[in-house]
Amino acid sequence: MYKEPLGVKVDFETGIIPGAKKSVRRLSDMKGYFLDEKAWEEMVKNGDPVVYEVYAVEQEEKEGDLNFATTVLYPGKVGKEFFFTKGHFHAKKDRAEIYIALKGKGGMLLQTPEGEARWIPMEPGTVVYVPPYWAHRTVNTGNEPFIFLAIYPADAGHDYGTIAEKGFSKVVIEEDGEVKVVDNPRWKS
Ligand SMILES: O=P(O)(O)OC[C@H]1O[C@H](O)[C@H](O)[C@@H](O)[C@@H]1O
Ligand SMILES: [Fe+2]
Repeated sequence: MYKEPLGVKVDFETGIIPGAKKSVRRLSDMKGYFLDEKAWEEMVKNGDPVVYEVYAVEQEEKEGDLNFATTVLYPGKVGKEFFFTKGHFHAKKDRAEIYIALKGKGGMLLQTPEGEARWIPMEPGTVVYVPPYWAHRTVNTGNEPFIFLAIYPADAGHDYGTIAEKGFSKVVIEEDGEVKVVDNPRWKS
């Protein structure tokens, strides 16, 4: 009747959670996500790098319960665009989430269903509150792995469809040696 409490030690240097379920996203798993399709294709041919890894401790999809996961988002760019996670709305759209940055440098793009976007820079110690209804994607703007912990309702689920199709209304690029958050030229609302 009662579930067993759990304490695990998250390695803040590597993001590894012992006993967690690991998933790996390579660049080839992200077809259509980056603006520069030629650069994407070249990089997939030349080694298909790992973009990010997720270590998740997940419960049954029941209201009231919580999941947590670390993400190790590697440094890199496709063309001018920094490596990012796919990004998603929650399948149950009104579920919120908390992110805690542990290592490296990056940020989060958030977006409403109408396409209004926000950019929140993240460094170790930054806590980000993702409100209900906002899609969210993290971006590594540094040159070491960007590692963070996320805590989310067990019944939130992932809805990738809209973002996979349309992306975010903003993109995060490097231009003249600077990190810039600019309008996505391919965005159509
Ligand atoms: O699911 P993605 O958009 O690829 O992001 C990668 C992961 O980031 C965080 O760890 C979230 O808590 C996970 O729920 C998510 O799966
Ligand atoms: Fe989420």
